[in-house]
Amino acid sequence: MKILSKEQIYEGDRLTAERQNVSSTDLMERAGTAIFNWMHMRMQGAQVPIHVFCGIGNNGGDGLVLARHLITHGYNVITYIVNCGNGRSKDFLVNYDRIKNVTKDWPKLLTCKEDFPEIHVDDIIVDAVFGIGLNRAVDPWIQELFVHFKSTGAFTLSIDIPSGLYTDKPIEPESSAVMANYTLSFQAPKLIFFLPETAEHSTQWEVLDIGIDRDYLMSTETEVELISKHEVLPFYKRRDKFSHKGDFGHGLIIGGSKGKMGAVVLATKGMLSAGAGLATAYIPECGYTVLQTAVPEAMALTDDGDDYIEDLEFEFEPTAIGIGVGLGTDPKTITAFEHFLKLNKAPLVIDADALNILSLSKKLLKLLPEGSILTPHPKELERLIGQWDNDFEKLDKTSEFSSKHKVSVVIKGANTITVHGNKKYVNTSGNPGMATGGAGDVLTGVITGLICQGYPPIEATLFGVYLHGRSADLALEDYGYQSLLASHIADGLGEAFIDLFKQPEQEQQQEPEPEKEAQQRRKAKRARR
Ligand SMILES: NC(=O)C1=CN([C@@H]2O[C@H](COP(=O)(O)OP(=O)(O)OC[C@H]3O[C@@H](n4cnc5c(N)ncnc54)[C@H](OP(=O)(O)O)[C@@H]3O)[C@@H](O)[C@H]2O)[C@@H](O)CC1
Ligand SMILES: Nc1ncnc2c1ncn2[C@@H]1O[C@H](COP(=O)(O)OP(=O)(O)O)[C@@H](O)[C@H]1O
Ligand SMILES: [K+]
Repeated sequence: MKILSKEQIYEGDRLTAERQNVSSTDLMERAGTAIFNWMHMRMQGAQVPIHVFCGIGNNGGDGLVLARHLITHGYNVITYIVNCGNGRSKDFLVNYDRIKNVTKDWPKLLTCKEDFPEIHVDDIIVDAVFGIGLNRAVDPWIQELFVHFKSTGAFTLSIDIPSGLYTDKPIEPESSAVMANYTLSFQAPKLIFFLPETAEHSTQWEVLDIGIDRDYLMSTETEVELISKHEVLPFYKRRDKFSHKGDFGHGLIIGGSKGKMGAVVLATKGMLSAGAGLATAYIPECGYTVLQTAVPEAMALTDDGDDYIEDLEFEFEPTAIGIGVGLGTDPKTITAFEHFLKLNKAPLVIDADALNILSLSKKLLKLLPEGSILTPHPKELERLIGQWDNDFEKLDKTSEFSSKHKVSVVIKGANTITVHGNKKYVNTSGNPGMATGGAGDVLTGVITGLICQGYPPIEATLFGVYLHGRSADLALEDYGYQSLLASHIADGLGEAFIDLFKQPEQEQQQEPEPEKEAQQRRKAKRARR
């Protein structure tokens, strides 16, 4: 799904009005009505007091449309105008007149703290104060209003975006914005729903379709895209009946040091579970027995170093290499890594200590093959690109780094974001159960395994990040957040592949046979447990 910028949203609105021959007032009517329908379906006429707070721009106009429909359907509505300035938008004024035609209780004007209404914890607050048009710091008394919303504990529904947040920059320090329980956003989600600093303002959100011109939405290139099943499914490569292991590449995981051999085990399992034809792990001598025992499907090559890698030489050409997990940063390992980079021709997935070595010795970045995938968690990213003041600066700096070094950067976290030059892909799968040691090692293996099978590196990355998170989501059913382990993510990857082809309930008969069979086997397995 595309995440449109503020400018693209305004352009979409303008073009829709033009192409569908409707006015901006009609579009506002659609927007307010869509919110009303959403609420009406859930509330079914319940007489809970609904406090609708409207600003004086078009977001406020949406609030007035909603309030009008709620009133005419017999709901218990109190409407307020948050008087945040003098200029009212044209469509706000149209709807201000319209609401006066359906009720004698005209909207109450709020101009200062003393005007704030009492709100009971069981009431509902609708926040239509500011939308995407916020253009300067919010006045202190309006900030206090937002704090008041929160202090009441009432369910807060934000229209389009929680008021006080910008779409494309951080809120001012010490400023406050609405903490919405639910946000109903028009046409496309906003990037801020996914960024660590702002996501808590809109933990739950939904997109409402207000009929923006389809051609415009299809043809518009956006900087940000949301990646879910719909986006990754087209990447999936089917297996030919006569295929053999040689068709799916020979992947190599390089890493491990004394006490950190599990990282290589996890990455190697991840690589095999993602479908690599053959897997080899290159490890220091002390890891030999561990590797051969823990992953019998993989081959092991040992370095001359006993406890950590010292030489990093091998005599075959891997299809793809995942490097860095559990590697350590001993000076001999660093020298071996540099030597390896000078000779290497294979596509690389670079993680953990390999990233730390690159941060220590930035000149090595020049040796990375074009299209390499770097998978830092935030701390590793900071070592690579330096500190940032806010999430937007973090993304800008990562984009700059990605373009400069011609690599893709996977910023791991709750909403993993893959940065590929100016493009940013926000992953939607995954859960806090993944905040457990080794989860990232599995991801390194999964992406490497997909590249082995011929997926172009950026597709392998988006697909891999999605499958990895999805596997963890499916594993929650058995393990819950606390007991989910990284190995469960590797073991559950098959379920994530199968899940790609699950249809909504009524269409299950159209499922491809192998996937359906596997599902039945799963069900039987569960029943046996
Ligand atoms: N476009 C469309 O056709 C559709 C748009 N839709 C809806 O419109 C919303 C965007 O509407 P919008 O552009 O009018 O901006 P909005 O968010 O209401 O705020 C701007 C107002 O607030 C003011 N203001 C800003 N900052 C301020 C501050 N810090 N402190 C005080 N005042 C401040 C600013 O004042 P000014 O800068 O003019 O002084 C202006 O009056 C969008 O989110 C969606 O809900 C839907 O109806 C679908 C169709
Ligand atoms: N709260 C969370 N929600 C979703 N995914 C998460 C969360 N926390 C961590 N993850 C995912 O788990 C993995 C953790 O990777 P990383 O920090 O490198 O762990 P490790 O170094 O132990 O392998 C990443 O893929 C990250 O996106
Ligand atoms: K709002």
